[in-house]
Amino acid sequence: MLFESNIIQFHVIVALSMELISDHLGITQSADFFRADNPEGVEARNEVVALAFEDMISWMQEGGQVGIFDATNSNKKRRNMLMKLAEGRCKLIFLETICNDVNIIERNVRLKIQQSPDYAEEPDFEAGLQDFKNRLANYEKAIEEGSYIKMIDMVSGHGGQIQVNNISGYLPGRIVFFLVNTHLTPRPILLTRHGESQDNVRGRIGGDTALSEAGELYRKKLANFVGKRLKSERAASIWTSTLQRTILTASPIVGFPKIQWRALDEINAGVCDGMTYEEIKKNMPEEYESRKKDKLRYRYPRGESYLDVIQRLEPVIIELERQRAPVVVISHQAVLRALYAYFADRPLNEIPHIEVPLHTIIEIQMGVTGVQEKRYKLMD
Ligand SMILES: O=P(O)(O)OC[C@H]1O[C@@](CO)(OP(=O)(O)O)[C@@H](O)[C@@H]1O
Repeated sequence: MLFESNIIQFHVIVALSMELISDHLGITQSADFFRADNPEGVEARNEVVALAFEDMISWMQEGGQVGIFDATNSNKKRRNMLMKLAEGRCKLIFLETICNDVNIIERNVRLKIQQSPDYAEEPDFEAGLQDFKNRLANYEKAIEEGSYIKMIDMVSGHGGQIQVNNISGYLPGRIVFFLVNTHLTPRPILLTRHGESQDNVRGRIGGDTALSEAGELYRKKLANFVGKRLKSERAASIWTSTLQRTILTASPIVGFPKIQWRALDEINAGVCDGMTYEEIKKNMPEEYESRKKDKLRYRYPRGESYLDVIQRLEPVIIELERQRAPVVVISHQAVLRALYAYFADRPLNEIPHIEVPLHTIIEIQMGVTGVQEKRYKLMD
């Protein structure tokens, strides 16, 4: 996953999902459907591939920059077909993940049967398991030409290998950098704002005040929650901004290292820092209106915009992706909106309006089958 931002846009198209195929072609699938020697299956799959590819291209024509065409694409014919479809329209990089660890494959296949919509209708777990294993056996060895990135045994967390062929340019380079740092080890990320601050009580934005009475109570409840939730975790860490309201909120949490990030500081409100929204409306009506019109792009005079915040969060996101142990991030409203949007895959325009209330923990569970979310409201 990457941010859908002004620099990089990201789009996921699940080309060979059972749902999409069934919707378009009205066929029920099994492992046979995926066999290379089943002409009906091959034809139906190619039809869906072309449809999904065209969908991605039309999105790119509207300004999208990076699309993920998610399918196995593991044989010569399919790759040639994709290269033809892409010719003169977009640059193709084949990304292949190879896993030789039978235990990981077994674990992931079991999770897939439990959680994937492909098997939602399959009442017999063992039958689903066999079907998926047959499906895997039908994937052929991919060709080695053109631009490709191969990630070999990188999921297990014990080294692995990355092979890069014919990759050049800024964006492809960033993609390699991102992939080197990412993995699928299941772990939670807990996001929370600091406890209520004295400025929150007065309705003043920015600043660096200590906690209110309610904020003091929240930090105790949070420490209690984290202590219980991460009881069996040895390597978790607590990340805060450099502002005292987050550092104070983290202080009662014991047993885990604490790391301060300037990149987690709240949006810089520039000349408006310390003012209430009412004061801005009254004294700087033009600024107030411009922000209201386009909160995402509006930049406070001598301060930041949401787009600026999103940009400065890139190293935090890469580090979060890299971690194998749980992380508790204690930060601020604007920053958490952006972080949450990244994990929850929310569109750019929605970011400044996402609800991130005080005294609430958002738990993001990272794992093999994507991201799951839970919210815990510890206080009103
Ligand atoms: O973008 P908006 O909705 O103004 O929200 C950001 C604001 O939230 C506040 C609170 O009003 O953040 P926080 O208390 O989480 O540090 C302000 O400091 C900050 O300017």
